[in-house]
Amino acid sequence: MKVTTIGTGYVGLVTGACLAEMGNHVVCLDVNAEKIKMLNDGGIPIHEPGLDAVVSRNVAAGRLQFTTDVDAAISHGTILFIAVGTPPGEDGSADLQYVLSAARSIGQRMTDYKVVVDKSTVPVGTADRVRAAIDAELAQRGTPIGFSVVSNPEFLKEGAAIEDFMKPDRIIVGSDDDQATLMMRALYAPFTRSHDRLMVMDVRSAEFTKYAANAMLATRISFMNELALLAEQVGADIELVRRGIGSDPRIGYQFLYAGAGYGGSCFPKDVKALVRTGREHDQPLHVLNAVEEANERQKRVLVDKVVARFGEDLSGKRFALWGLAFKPNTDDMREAPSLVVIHELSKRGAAVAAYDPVAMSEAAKLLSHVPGVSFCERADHALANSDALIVITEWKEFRTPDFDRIKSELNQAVVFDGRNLYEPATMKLLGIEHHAIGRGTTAPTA
Ligand SMILES: NC(=O)C1=CN([C@@H]2O[C@H](COP(=O)(O)OP(=O)(O)OC[C@H]3O[C@@H](n4cnc5c(N)ncnc54)[C@H](O)[C@@H]3O)[C@@H](O)[C@H]2O)C=CC1
Ligand SMILES: O=C(O)[C@H]1O[C@H](OP(=O)(O)OP(=O)(O)OC[C@H]2O[C@@H](n3ccc(=O)[nH]c3=O)[C@H](O)[C@@H]2O)[C@H](O)[C@@H](O)[C@@H]1O
Repeated sequence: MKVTTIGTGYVGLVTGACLAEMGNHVVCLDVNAEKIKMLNDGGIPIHEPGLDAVVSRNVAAGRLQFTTDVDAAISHGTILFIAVGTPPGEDGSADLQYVLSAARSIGQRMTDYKVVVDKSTVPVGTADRVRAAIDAELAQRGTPIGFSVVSNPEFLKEGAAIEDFMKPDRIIVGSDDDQATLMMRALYAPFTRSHDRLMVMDVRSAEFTKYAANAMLATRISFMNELALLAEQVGADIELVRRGIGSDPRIGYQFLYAGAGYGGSCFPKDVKALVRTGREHDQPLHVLNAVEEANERQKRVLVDKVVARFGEDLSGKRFALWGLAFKPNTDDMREAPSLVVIHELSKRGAAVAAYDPVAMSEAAKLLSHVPGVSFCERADHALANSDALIVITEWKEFRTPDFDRIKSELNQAVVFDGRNLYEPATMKLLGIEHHAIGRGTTAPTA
């Protein structure tokens, strides 16, 4: 099939590359000429495991192209995916300007039947607005051409995007139109061969499903983060509690990790947008409001622990900080908890020596002006002359570090473990003071 993605970011690029991998002919369009040039020169603008190989294979096979040429891109695809950003507006609602501008572009140029697919995460009712925007352009041109608008929200996770797209738990298609539904079924058939994972529903339910999924996952995390705070007060260990409740299949183990708060381009913005939708319909979402509030507090928990240990005035202190990206296996810094921690430490006069395996150049764009912040080329280089180590992102290389080195290089053997990577009992034996999340503080054996 002939497919175009409008927007070549995380979602557009992964969608385009994976659809090309199944034999489709895909054109990825973006307004960002730098990004398209980089892709045409063989580069990949984001860090995403496995993406490089899929892109280069399909470019070489002539099935995947990148362009800024809007006319050519829109004329190419019978199926047009809108995969542009939907950032939060000032009031928390999803900003639809990029989605609607893509819709207008389609209406201004299409000359034959198109299936327009909303892949971006958009509030309920957006498909109607996309349809109206295209209709208005067609009316202005005086050219009646048939088209369908379908909602097909994306559920991939950054860092595992290719795997998630290739082996989806489910594919949601919101469609009120049989022809479009058949085309979407055919497009996704190679991804759902083992058993049918494609669910067709009405457009509004599909749009709502995306927000409901992210809101539920964010709720689990904030719930565990709040319980972690209480666990410390009552002397319980949140990791044991997690295993204890996760074993119940009604609860399950996933997304129950207490930590330094959730970040990324989606949970924070999608929770805000759903809260906003509730408000607009005079149907306040009390639980979700609390989820967001708890997360804002959680992003500061590591700072609270540092202040409790070293005092409010941190001038003259230096901290080694491991992990800048909002999660491992990505260089995405959007809403990363590390940003809050670094700003708060800097505000109190501390120096921060930061390291991340892949996100440092992205982080430098946001942090190089912050007083006291420096970046280190290796994790162990951050340790020397630091007063403590703060771990914020659970990259694999931080899981089994050289603890002797940590002890000998730090001024004091103190670790703030924002992702519960280390066992308190082991740290005690190693002689390292360990501040975990929901597991209390372990002082070294005397
Ligand atoms: N990043 C993720 O893991 C996921 C994101 N989503 C949703 O997918 C949507 C896209 O997110 P990302 O891919 O992360 O965004 P992104 O910011 O990485 O990419 C969006 C791209 O769209 C381009 N763009 C904007 N207006 C355009 C236009 N009129 N024509 C052509 N290109 C245009 C931008 O230049 C940018 O390259 C958002 O609604 C997001 O919530 C959904 C699931 C996962
Ligand atoms: O709509 C989206 O963009 C995507 O948002 C999330 O994916 P993503 O943001 O890439 O990453 P997650 O793995 O969900 O992690 C989000 C944040 O939650 C945190 N987290 C995750 C799990 C957990 O148990 N505890 C926890 O604190 C992570 O550290 C990270 O900061 C969803 O998992 C995807 O299904 C969805 O498609």
